[in-house]
Amino acid sequence: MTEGQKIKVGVLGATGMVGQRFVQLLADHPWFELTALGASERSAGKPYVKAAVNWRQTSEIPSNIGSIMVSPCEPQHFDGCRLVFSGLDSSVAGEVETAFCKAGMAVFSNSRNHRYDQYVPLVVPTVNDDHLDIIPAQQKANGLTTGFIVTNANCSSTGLTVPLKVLDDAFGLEACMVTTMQAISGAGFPGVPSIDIIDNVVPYISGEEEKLEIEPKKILGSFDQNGFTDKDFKISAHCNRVAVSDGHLECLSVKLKGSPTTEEVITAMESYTCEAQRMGLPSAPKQCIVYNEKPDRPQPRLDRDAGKGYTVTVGRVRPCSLFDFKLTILSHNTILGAAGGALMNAELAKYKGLL
Ligand SMILES: NC(=O)C1=CN([C@@H]2O[C@H](COP(=O)(O)OP(=O)(O)OC[C@H]3O[C@@H](n4cnc5c(N)ncnc54)[C@H](OP(=O)(O)O)[C@@H]3O)[C@@H](O)[C@H]2O)C=CC1
Ligand SMILES: N[C@@H](CC(=O)OP(=O)(O)O)C(=O)O
Repeated sequence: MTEGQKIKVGVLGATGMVGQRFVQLLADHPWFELTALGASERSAGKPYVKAAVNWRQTSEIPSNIGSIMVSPCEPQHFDGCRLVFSGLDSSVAGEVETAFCKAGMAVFSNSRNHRYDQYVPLVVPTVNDDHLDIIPAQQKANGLTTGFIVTNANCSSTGLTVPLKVLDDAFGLEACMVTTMQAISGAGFPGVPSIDIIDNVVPYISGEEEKLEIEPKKILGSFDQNGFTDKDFKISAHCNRVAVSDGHLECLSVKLKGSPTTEEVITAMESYTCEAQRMGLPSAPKQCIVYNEKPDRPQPRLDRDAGKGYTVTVGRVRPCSLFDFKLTILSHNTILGAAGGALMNAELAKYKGLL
């Protein structure tokens, strides 16, 4: 696809932690051309390089993006965009995303606001791309022909559902107990005060445990033309904030319907593939899951960039004396768990002819 043929896209909430990741990932994308940026009135009217004062990525602001003027998040400022990615604060995301959808644009959102809407798919791109097939029913219900909304999951739910999908497909999932250790980038900027997080662990993230106990059931569930039906299994979550910059670590105990050996569980993880890989989409990782057999892995600093942030690292699969197996997983919260997940969802939508 040449520059002139690329699909024009915008980013809402472009100055935030997730928005910055969008900018970074879209700067040189083979299918999408970033042409419009939106944020609050604090940022609107400034070139991105001046508005993104809290740029916290390890690479510089891409030179082709820095001069784009930031606009208010209103559809008329995104003329020519076929789709927008949203990293908006949830206090405004719901209404703003609806307005862009009604204006005929496809919206790929990170925010929680529309995740549980009847016809809105909650998609982890390496798990349930088939849920995008509900989009025609969503458009019909809303009387729209081009506009639609796709959400991606909470960052901890995202990492969690990749191995849960493997376990459910191969052995049948009955129950999961999960304890998370979540990076500070998940709290946005400036996020958790340094005096709270240095030399400390905070055993509470508002609303997080509820999301982890709801979202995987929709993601692993089924759908028809009337909406989604949750997967029936039990899940219980403890969520903690830890002094890590990026990468959510999660310790799981799982109860299965079948009785596999440890080796069979590991083999199922290593051999799992998804549609995005089979279709060779630009952001698809070589492996959805990497199994690290070292006894002290995965670790956030060493494993978060696996597959450029799109691969989940699994380790420490072993028997559990309460449930069947214990394991530890690590995923990148602002790549697979946020901006990268939404980007791969848009690639899937394009591949499926929805854009
Ligand atoms: N961080 C993560 O790992 C994940 C985050 N999410 C979700 O993604 C969303 C963004 O998160 P994050 O980037 O961390 O948040 P930030 O607080 O870092 O960024 C929020 C963005 O929203 C914009 N904004 C705030 N108020 C308004 C307004 N009234 N009108 C227009 N724009 C506004 C801000 O613009 P300005 O700079 O001008 O104020 C900024 O661009 C949230 O809904 C979050 O829950 C989802 C999964 C993971
Ligand atoms: N609360 C998540 C990030 C987030 O914003 O989640 P959600 O998109 O579900 O609101 C974290 O801490 O690390």
